[in-house]
Amino acid sequence: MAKKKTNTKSSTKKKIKLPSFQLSSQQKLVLGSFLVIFGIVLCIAFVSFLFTGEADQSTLSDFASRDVQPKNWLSKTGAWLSDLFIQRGFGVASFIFAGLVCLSGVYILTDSNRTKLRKHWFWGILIIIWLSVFFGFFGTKIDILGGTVGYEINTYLQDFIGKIGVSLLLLFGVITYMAIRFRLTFENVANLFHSAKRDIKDEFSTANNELIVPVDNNLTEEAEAFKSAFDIKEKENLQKDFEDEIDEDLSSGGMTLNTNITSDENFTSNTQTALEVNIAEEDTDDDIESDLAIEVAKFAEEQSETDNLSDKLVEDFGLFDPTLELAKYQFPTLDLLKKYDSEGITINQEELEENKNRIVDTLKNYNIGIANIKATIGPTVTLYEIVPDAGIRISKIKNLEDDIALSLSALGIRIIAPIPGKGTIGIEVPNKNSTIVSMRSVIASKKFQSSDMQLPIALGKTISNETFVVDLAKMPHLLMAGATGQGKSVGLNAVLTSLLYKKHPAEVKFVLVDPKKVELTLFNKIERHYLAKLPDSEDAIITDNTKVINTLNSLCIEMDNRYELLKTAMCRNIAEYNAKFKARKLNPNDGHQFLPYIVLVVDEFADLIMTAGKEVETPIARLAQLARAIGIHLIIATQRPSVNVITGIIKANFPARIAFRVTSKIDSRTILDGAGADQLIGRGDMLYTQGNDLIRVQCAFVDTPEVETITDFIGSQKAYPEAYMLPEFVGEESGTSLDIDISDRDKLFKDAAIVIVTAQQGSASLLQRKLKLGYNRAGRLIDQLEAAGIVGPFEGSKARQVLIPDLTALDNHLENEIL
Ligand SMILES: Nc1ncnc2c1ncn2[C@@H]1O[C@H](COP(=O)(O)OP(=O)(O)OP(=O)(O)O)[C@@H](O)[C@H]1O
Repeated sequence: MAKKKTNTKSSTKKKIKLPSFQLSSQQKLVLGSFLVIFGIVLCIAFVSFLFTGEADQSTLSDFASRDVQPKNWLSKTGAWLSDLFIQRGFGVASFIFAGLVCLSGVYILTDSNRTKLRKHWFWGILIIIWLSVFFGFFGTKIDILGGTVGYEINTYLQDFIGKIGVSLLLLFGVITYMAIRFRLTFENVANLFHSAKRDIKDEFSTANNELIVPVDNNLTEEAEAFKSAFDIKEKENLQKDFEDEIDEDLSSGGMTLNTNITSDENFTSNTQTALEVNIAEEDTDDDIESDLAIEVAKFAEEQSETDNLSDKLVEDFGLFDPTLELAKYQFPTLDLLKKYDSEGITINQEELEENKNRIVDTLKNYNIGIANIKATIGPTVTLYEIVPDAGIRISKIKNLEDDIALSLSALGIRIIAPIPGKGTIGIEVPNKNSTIVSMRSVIASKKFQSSDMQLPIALGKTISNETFVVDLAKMPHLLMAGATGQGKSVGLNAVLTSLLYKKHPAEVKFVLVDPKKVELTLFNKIERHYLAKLPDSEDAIITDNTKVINTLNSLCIEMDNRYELLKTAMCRNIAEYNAKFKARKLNPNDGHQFLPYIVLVVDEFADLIMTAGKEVETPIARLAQLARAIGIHLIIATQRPSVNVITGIIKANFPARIAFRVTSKIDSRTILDGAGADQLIGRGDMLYTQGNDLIRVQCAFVDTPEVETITDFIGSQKAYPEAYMLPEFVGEESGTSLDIDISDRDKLFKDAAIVIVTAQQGSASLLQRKLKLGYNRAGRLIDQLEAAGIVGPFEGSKARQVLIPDLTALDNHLENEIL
């Protein structure tokens, strides 16, 4: 069934398939050498044509006749081919064609990158055409320089844009080519001119120096002493002049150019030596300047070396596409989601009037006058915003919550006094006929579809009927709580569905913990697309509490590994890291890889805390504190919002919270740090907070059959070979199968035994240090030592007891074991 569905989907979105040629090594050798030889043949024929072409013209018509012998070095075929390419084709530019054929052969032989070859062909053909037109521009008849194509294009173009137009067009062609191929910019050209100018200047000054040097060399010692004394004096004078000038200028309040010039002139006309020295000094300055310029240029080049490499890689292969492995993956379509009859808000004018009158009357009974009242109708609740008369205390209205509820004879009345940022008081009154907010409507909304959030979640609709979309990556973890039957599971499904509609399997992975064993089982079908699991574990959805501890610890290892990667890549968060990886700036050989977001969903968190306590709380708190930057996000749901479940540590690390209806104000306080959740009406009515305001949202409804169709749709498509593997974690207490086979023992078993017995301390970390092992291997060794009766069982935080007192006893023990 599922398969049929996919087929219908894929038939609607048929893509044009490009044939992909996969050649065997032999085929490559044959084809490659054929192309190389054919290229050489063309080249020989073309060269020969330059000398024999004219003479061979007459023989071309008698191709079949054996009496006629052309002069071309490759006889008839050579004459025909070169006539076809040069005379009737593109003129001498056809040599490039021969080169391209040859090059193709080399590429196939060496199995080099085809993208590059395609690029050579593309540019090669453009150059052939350009050259042919260029040569044709100068010819008055068809000749071998431009060939027929060059001549014809020229005459055609000249009829429309004239000779000047064609020459400008050719010039434009060159500029475009240079700009695209060699990344020529206006600045490059300007720099080129500048450096040329500097070169000329340098040459000029070197020539001057050469003139000066002999004079300097011929100076007698006396003259030299005189010269340097003079120089110093001149310099001092110059310095003094300059300082005087500055003083003068400062005192006169402005610098006069004339004075400057005069002093310069005076200085110049003083002596010839001064001039020489000056020139020499200038030269040195120039040298320094040019040296500096060169250094700066070098520095810039060095800096951009990796960039250049990655740019080149991107140019050759394009940006890295993480979705490539499942390139044909199709996102679930909207029609998999149901439309509901009771969708769409219908305004009941009577109900509105009635409620309004009751609110006004009740408040009047308590002497509260209303200046203004306005209603906003939401899917399940209507918000009446009132502006009380001046001088009324807000707390007075707030205290009337129960009285208003009584007079309206309605549950779930909530008073927001005042509405933040509005200056009004809000009274939320549930609608008599609530409407369902379908998942379909929120997924289809423009807000969700066009959102560029990292992990967008369409939670439902607000009271003003706006689709409420939040970014899980920004939250960065979510706590969901509410009494049983109030819509938590639906809420979790809405979150997961949103991500399935927006994120490719390569971009996000879920770790699902479901102690109830029934809520999330449907997601088993998408295990190889979207789920992450521990190596060796059978089910991707974790239902066993002990496995949860391992998974959480494994996620902590994944977090540490990711931080390490981010550190080496010098990125601050996963988005930057992935962007860098996509731009091919990170080398996969250094362990870098595209990192998918990981969303850990824990349903029934209370159950976990009750059974595993600190062992769960600690890794959860660690993840919650640190994992945001590396793309691990937590969603925990609980139906028991008591303080021993939602502890201080958990609360501190989960600023984003969703409260469904709870039974008591205390529970509401535990979740939201305030009342409100106890006044909700249930069935997906919820309050959302991200640390500040409370937003009332009607959760989108997605039914189990809908989730099933979506998971069927995804599950029937091509998947990865296995689920995303989390790092292995071996807990101290786990895997102690005491019947470990002697032959299966680690090579370092004996060494480990010696270390443990010598130190009389049975801990894995000791082995890690002494034998330089990873945690997992050390853990396995400890298990084997336990199985061999060398260390005792796991004793919580204490090190295991060592059962063998010394090395001699150990030897005896091991010998007996073999016997
Ligand atoms: N957003 C919603 N819109 C309309 N109805 C809803 C919505 N959410 C939940 N409901 C109704 O409430 C019922 C219970 O919801 P759900 O199973 O999600 O509750 P729960 O809090 O997960 O309960 P439990 O803790 O027992 O699993 C649903 O079967 C559905 O009829």
